[in-house]
Amino acid sequence: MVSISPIQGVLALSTLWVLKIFGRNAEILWINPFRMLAIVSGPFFPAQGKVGHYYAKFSAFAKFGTTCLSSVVFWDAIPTFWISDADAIRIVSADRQTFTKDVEAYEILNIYGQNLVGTEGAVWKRHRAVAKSAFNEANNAFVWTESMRIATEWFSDIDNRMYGTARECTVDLLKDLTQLTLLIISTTGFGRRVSWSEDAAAVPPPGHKIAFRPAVTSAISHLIPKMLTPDLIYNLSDWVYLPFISSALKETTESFEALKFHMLDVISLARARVTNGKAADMDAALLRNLVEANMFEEADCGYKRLTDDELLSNTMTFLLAGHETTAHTICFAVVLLALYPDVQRRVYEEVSKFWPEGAPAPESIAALEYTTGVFLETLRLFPPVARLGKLVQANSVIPARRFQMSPEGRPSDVEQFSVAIDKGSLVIIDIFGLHMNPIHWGEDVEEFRPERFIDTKSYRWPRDAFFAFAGGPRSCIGQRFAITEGLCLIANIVRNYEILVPYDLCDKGVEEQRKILLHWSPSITILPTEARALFRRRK
Ligand code: HEM
Repeated sequence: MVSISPIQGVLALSTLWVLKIFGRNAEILWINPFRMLAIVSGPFFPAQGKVGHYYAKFSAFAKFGTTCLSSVVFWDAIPTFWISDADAIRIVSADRQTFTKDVEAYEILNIYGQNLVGTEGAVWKRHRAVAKSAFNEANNAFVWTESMRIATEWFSDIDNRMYGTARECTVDLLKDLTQLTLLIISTTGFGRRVSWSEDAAAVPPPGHKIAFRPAVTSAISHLIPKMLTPDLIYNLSDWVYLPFISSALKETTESFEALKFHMLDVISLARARVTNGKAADMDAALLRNLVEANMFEEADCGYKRLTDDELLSNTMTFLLAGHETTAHTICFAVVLLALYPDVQRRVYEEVSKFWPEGAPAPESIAALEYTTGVFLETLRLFPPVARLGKLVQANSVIPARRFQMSPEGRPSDVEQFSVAIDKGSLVIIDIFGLHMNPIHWGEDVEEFRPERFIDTKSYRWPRDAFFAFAGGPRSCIGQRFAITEGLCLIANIVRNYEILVPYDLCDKGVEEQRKILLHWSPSITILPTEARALFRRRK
């Protein structure tokens, strides 16, 4: 339960006052903008026009004419700096000692134990070292072939849903793509090779009450309630019936238990293979690495060891991190292709040129330059992870830019300056702010323009201004995995279907269609709420 101490309130106000007299534009934030509570309240708080507003993109930076804004968290009186400057973000993400991950915000992921995402320092280094070698070129090729296989099975399901002579149907993208990406990570990461139809049938295997996919989706949907409910209430509900609450808590506990039993099955199969000397037969390199790090003695694997809890926790974390982000990105990408037919035509031309027929080889990915631009541009406009919090461990200085903004959104008089940041502060890497920063991306920053990710003789796209996969030592370990999977699915979809705006939205203007179909809300990652499209079979 949150209670606000008057002393901390006075501290916050005085911090704010100090920030103001030093000329920084400052506002009070009532809750830590990076902790879970902020995600829950994201759609409503901070309000529009305030620093930290979830949908603000670059507008607060534009309003104050600087790429570094400051605020103060009322509770704890933490000075908080919001940055949307590529140079500052590069420095903050590269210096792992000075700017450490705000791990308290990730506690929710530590349900079964510590893991790669929710740790810092030496513990994080150990987890990363265990997983790292699994994300290699051979694994990318495996992701490619499995994505091909599963997409083909999905297409035959879509074809069965089609009606009319035009052979078309509206696809609920979030539902289907979540199932698809979950199948891909569970096969390639954990060796659970099931077909689309087997998975869709959702029949629990012997010894289980809930099938694997419903167990995962149910656990994800209960993550936030689990985080918000204090242990005391859980314990109390074991003894006393609490109307409404007891049944919801029971459901939450059951979904996490169900997922745990599925992952324990996966682990025990892998352990048996390692024991029988058949580890090399396992094509799921990630699971093999995790299990070996758990089974081998320290003498055999050095410091790269995992406890039982850490092993279980990492399987759950990779399962989550490895499918939600990619599913949401592909949802946005497919909707954008429906909304921008010219872009879709160029993707189709590129894909048809490089894959005239048959199943393309994983190396084809390099040839899909424009399709890659579509995927990255989607991530620029809809970064699944919108902000990252770093705690400042030593007094430091970061660069920022001042500028004038014209009413048309054109920055001018750009001038660099330095911002002193004290130990104990919080730095928020504002990924939306960075991706919408016209100093880095140009005036047409709001436009969907995949070619901005294609280098030419006179243009090199600004790598440091793209942070969808984070950067530095803590960048996304699954970046190549996600790009391989995303390109494979987008290219395959466009090759087989024409993607259109659903019929019920055809009488609306383009702006209205975009507003509806691209709507999202803050959740564990940015969640597309209305993503659907009409798929029409190509002749
Ligand atoms: C479009 C897809 C994806 C996006 C946009 C994305 C984005 C990110 C971002 C921004 C981070 C940094 C998070 C932080 O520091 O709190 C991250 C970390 C991570 N991602 Fe991804 N990710 C994607 C796909 C994947 C996939 C497919 C996997 C695994 C198969 C994965 C596994 C991880 C893991 C384990 C970390 C933690 C790495 C560490 O702290 O060392 N991600 N991802």
